[in-house]
Amino acid sequence: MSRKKAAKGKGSSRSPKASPGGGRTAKGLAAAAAPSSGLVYPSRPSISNSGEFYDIAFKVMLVGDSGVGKTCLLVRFKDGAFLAGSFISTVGIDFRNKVMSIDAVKVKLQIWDTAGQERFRSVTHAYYRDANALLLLYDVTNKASFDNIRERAEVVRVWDAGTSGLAKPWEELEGVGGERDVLAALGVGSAVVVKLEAWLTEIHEYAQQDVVVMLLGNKVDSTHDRMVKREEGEKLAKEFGVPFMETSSKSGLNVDLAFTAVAKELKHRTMKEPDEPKFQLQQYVDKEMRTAGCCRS
Ligand SMILES: Nc1nc2c(ncn2[C@@H]2O[C@H](COP(=O)(O)OP(=O)(O)OP(=O)(O)O)[C@@H](O)[C@H]2O)c(=O)[nH]1
Repeated sequence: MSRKKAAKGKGSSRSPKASPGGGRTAKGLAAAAAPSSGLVYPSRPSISNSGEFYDIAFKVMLVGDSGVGKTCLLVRFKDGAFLAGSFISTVGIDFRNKVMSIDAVKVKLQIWDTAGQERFRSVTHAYYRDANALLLLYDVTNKASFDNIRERAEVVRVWDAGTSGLAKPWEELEGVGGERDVLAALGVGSAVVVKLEAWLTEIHEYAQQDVVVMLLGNKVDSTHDRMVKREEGEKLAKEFGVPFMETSSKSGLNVDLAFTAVAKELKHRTMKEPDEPKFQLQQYVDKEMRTAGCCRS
């Protein structure tokens, strides 16, 4: 990732993003087999690629619109750095590992960074079923990225279809991954209206029923550009019964906490003693944020 990211300043602002797992292309990724199993339970400590021992491992996926900050969140968590400069969009999907110590247990998180662009949705669908947790991001400075989270929300785009139906084949329509991703297409006068799936719809459709989902409102450092209030994020999360917090990959606010909370939830689910109370993720997050004042990094 670092090599391509370093080229960000020089390159085009919308060129494909580097792949931390080895610079694979979208084509290669689309052809690659989806992960075979979400959970790894070694009977004794295993060793990760980076040489670190771990006891249990989980798969976590970062999802949300293009540009909400998924890659930056992962880089902040993994390397403690912020990828400033022009925006390079992720191509396909890739992952990075991090081993954390949770209540004296070594937990490996394999974190999958997905592409937010519509044209890669069909690539990422195959990975949902093996995810143990999903961090669903929106950008607090981008209202559309928040609206696209919601079930039954519709992204509607209109193109001039000319006089003879579609102006271009589906695959060439900007931002659309082909006919498979299109829920409805209606000819309306000289225009075509396309409705795409919202993120929560995708999650319900492709992920396991017991997947841990956490909603994150990212870029809270951009206070002047904020378009989505904290209360709106909280309300949406409550409505769908998922935990919520606001983060900043730029300042680091709550980034470690988000991954730690998810790791704790997954570890508790896997290793809970029969008489041990259920781990309350939202309560844990709220308590940690209160303890740290407003600004935990
Ligand atoms: N101010 C601010 N900018 C951020 C933050 N996180 C990411 N950005 C910027 O937002 C842009 C997009 O960030 P990415 O992490 O590449 O977005 P992404 O969600 O991975 O995008 P796709 O790969 O297209 O899905 C970049 O220019 C980042 O520098 C943040 O917390 N605060």
